[in-house]
Amino acid sequence: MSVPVTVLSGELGAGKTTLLSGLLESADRDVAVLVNDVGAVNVDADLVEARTDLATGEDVVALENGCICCSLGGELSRAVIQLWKEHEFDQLVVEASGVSEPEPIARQFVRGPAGGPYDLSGIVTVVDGRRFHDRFADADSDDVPAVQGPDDSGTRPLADLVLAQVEFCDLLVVNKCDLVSDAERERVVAVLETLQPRAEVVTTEHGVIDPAEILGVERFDLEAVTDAAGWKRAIEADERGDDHAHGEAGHDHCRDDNEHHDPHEHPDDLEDREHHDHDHPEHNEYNEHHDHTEPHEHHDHAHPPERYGITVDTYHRRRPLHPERFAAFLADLPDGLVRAKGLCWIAGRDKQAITMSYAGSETALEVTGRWIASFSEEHQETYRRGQPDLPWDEEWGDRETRLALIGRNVDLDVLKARLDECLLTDAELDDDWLEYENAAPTVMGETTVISIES
Ligand SMILES: Nc1nc2c(ncn2[C@@H]2O[C@H](COP(=O)(O)OP(=O)(O)OP(=O)(O)O)[C@@H](O)[C@H]2O)c(=O)[nH]1
Repeated sequence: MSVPVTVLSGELGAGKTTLLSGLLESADRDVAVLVNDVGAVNVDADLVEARTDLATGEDVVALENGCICCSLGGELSRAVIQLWKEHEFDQLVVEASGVSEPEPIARQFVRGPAGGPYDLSGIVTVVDGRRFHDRFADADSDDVPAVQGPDDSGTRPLADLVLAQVEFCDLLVVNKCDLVSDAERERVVAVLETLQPRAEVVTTEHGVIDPAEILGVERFDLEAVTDAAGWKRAIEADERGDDHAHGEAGHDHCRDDNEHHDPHEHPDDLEDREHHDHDHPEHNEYNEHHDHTEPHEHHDHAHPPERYGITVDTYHRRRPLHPERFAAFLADLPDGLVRAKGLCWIAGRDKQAITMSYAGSETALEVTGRWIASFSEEHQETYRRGQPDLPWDEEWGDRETRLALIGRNVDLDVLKARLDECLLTDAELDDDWLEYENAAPTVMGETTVISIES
């Protein structure tokens, strides 16, 4: 029988190790632990190991070579398979480093070799309630704390990673609730429920939680969790609303690493959607098909009733954004914007489908694919046959800007009006806008980060 696995994710210092230590002491089964820390010293491993010496039967394995994401294909699988061969235990917990994406770890257990002996039962993300409140739930504060710690991608804003951890999980544990007031805690929960409507949310102090809450999570579903993010649901609802009855979030804007991509020369590029690269964690969103055979649980949540001033909206235009005006807009986003994410069509980047992702105080612009409309007609047909639901404009094809906006105490209509001012004017559309210079990235995976100017 497969051994159930729980992945514990969460930003640096959120309280993962504290929670895990308590869990090991009180669990009624033998729990093996795989700990991964970035850096030479596996502090957490030392701590957990010390604790587990006191308990019985638990094994701790520490990955020495940095981030799990970076050693996915090899070390993680090898370590957990070896663990399984050499020890007997009832459950595995993988504590991811604070700068890991949970998604590649999950995929390793679902589609990688570790999927043989193991069965991924759930992903638990621990949130530092105090920091999360000040960073994402407090639209009235000028003092937005930065996210601490190294970034394993080298370019990706850490706040974006923190929200990616929130958006890809089954259970959210809001820890450090001793450091927030009741009202602050409620706001944090409301924002989290908007960012991730699918996950259950529990609140803790010092990581004290009934082990059954963590180890008993048995609802992992790769497809459901991949589609769980509030921003993605909002975009999906928007697509269904305006273009067609059965739209999907995440159409194929073909992945392409060079300018001469040919779908016939690379027939497996559609399979490539399964590939994951931790530096470019979101590319699958626009490259995976979802058959949606399960009952949809998301639609009611795309536009939740306004609670604590939290609002969700979408912005959809089929007109390119002016690169300079758009960059200036991104450098001047309001405090109350919690999350903004989606695809952008930027003048001067005619081929590149660019994902914008805003969290904290920074926006990452990343090339995540190529507009199908930028291929030859023959190849366009090939791609479009594969996705008959793809929204398509007679003039512009699949080129569009479609963003989800999640804010607190912020007027999203004003924000959308400001975005409209970033669009090319009619006069500019008559101009040579294909050649507009800009700072947006050009090649697959390349990221440009724009920070809010204080
Ligand atoms: N006040 C307070 N402090 C906490 C709580 N939970 C954990 N801490 C403290 O927060 C610090 C970080 O906790 P850890 O459990 O090491 O956090 P972590 O997520 O494992 O951190 P990394 O290993 O750096 O990713 C420690 O000093 C803990 O004692 C809590 O609920 N309230």
